[in-house]
Amino acid sequence: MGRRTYSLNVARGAASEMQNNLWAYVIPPVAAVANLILSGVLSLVWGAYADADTWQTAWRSGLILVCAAAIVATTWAVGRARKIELRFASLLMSSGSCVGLFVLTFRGWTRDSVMVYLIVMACASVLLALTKLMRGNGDDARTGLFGELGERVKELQDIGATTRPRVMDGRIVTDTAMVPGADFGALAKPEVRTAIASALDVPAGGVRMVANRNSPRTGRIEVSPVDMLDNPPAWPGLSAVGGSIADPIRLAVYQTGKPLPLLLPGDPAAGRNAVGVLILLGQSGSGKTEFQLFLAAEARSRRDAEVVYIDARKGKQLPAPFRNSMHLMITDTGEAEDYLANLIPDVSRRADQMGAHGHEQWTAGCPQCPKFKVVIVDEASKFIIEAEEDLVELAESIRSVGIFMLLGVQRATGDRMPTSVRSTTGGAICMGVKDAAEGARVLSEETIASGADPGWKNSKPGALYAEIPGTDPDDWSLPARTFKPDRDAVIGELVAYLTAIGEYVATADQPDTSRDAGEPAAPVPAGEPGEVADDDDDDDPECPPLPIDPECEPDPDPRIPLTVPNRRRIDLTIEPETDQRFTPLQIREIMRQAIVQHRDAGVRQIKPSSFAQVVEVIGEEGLRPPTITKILGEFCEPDRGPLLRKAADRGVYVILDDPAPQPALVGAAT
Ligand SMILES: Nc1ncnc2c1ncn2[C@@H]1O[C@H](COP(=O)(O)OP(=O)(O)OP(=O)(O)O)[C@@H](O)[C@H]1O
Repeated sequence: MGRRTYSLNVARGAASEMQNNLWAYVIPPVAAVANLILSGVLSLVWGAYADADTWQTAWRSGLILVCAAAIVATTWAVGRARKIELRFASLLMSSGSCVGLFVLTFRGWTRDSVMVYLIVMACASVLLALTKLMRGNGDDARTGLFGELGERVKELQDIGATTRPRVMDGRIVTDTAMVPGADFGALAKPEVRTAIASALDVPAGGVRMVANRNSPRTGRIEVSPVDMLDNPPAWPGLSAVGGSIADPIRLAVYQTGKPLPLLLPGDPAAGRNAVGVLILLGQSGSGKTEFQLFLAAEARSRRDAEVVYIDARKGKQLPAPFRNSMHLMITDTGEAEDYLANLIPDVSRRADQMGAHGHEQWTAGCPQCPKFKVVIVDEASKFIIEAEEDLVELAESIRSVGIFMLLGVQRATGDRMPTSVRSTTGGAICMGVKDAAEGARVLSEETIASGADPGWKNSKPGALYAEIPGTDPDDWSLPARTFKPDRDAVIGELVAYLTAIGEYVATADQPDTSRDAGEPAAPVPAGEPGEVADDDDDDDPECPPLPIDPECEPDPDPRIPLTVPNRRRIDLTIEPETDQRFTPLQIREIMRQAIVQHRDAGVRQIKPSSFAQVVEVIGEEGLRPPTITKILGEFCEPDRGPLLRKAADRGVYVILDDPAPQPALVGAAT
């Protein structure tokens, strides 16, 4: 069938060729005969029958040789625009004519020599005609690699060679070399990519020009026939529940269907830097919140990460189980500012802690390194402007101490994103913005030149370009899209995991939704609600269980309401204020003071019930029993300059004698 179609096409093309270019087939044989006649005339006047002396023969043959050489060279040169077969056939024809002219002129006509000449020229004429006819489309102009498209699009004419296309990750990839002197970058123009997309009938964003970084002449043309951006895949579940934060986080898929990995810590062995500060740019409705929520849930599901979510604008609108799952959820601007300011001393403390055991950067699996800290700041423009210097300092220093900070912004104009901040960030993700120029404020020049155009505005929420360590720079101009939003499933899976490990506490205003995910909630280990179950507690050689103080019995059931102990009250010098609301930071500071005062008063062990007076000051709404337990747990953490240590009995804490200087106070939301 294919062969038949081919021969029909050839016949149709040949007929059209003959109708349009009849002279092209008549001229070669006529010229061959004219050449024969010319050789006869020359042989009589100049050549074999002219009775010329040696000198005359020499200059005449020299002259004819020069003319012949000029004819052959001209034929080759003018054939440059023709297909190579036609060029060779014309060269054969003109060379045959010149040799025949020379031989017949100076050797004279014999029957054999004339016959040989006529046969050679007849063959050459037939070859020439066949070469033209076999082209089959009646057109002998040089069409180039891209055919008619190449004639319309100037830049395509400079393509010298392309390899056979191959399929890679759902893309069709062709290595391309320009003719010497031409620039591959010229192909990256939108009009060239659109012309190719139109010729191939694929989405306009599906054509990319990936320049070779080592040569301006070569690169890759990539065509994605199916645009995955139109149909983002369903969320496949948390990528590594209970794994390490060093495992890749799967948040999005490239247009080609390939997953886009997000690797937050660095890996010196792989030569990869930690991200440090990442800018997330996208206008309202571009899908930033969903991205941040997915990222926070992913990070929180890793055993060695501590997640802080700051959203002073609409954080309170986020689902309660999500807020309750975070290690620290900040929804108040002042508190967010305090937290960010406190992060700077936290950096040097973490550096000291890592340096003490010889680690130059945060190392996954190291029991002595603090947890990897993930800080997500939505609507960060305000903090960027007001705390520019702090942020620059953080961006320069947090990378190696195991802190990752995501700054979500809607605009990246100079007044909202100073160059000082932009130039210190470790990566950028650009979601839908007004146009490519806006995207160019966070994406690199090469990415934009290769065809990245994030001008989706909010028409394709979740679509993004990502320039992050650990991804192939050639993929930076490849669009990706986050999974279809499914908050219930994401939060449900996270809550189920946290419940299973005893780190999720459903409070009255934040009901336990772990069952919403369709899975039965795992049993919460017995103990204080909200207390992090730490199976290693009793095995830690540096923290052996302490003898039980018979005078200090643990609460029989820690969930029963707090009772005021029958002992002398410690004056906290804080007057109860009826309607004052305390921020989590203030609450922690008050509790710290209370512990210090207990210690000064000679008290060695405390329990949640020891804070009854603090509860009176703050109010039961602000300081429920699970919150007290959580805060006491924070004061025990070794990376926070511990103030307390858990005693062998649950719910009992030993006050340490000589606590380290007070670190940045971070912890759970109230
Ligand atoms: N990958 C995606 N596919 C389809 N819809 C998405 C995707 N990501 C987000 N959306 C939807 O887009 C809408 C806007 O998302 P989102 O609220 O995250 O945007 P935003 O950039 O945070 O906007 P704003 O700054 O106004 O809050 C939501 O309805 C969300 O469900």
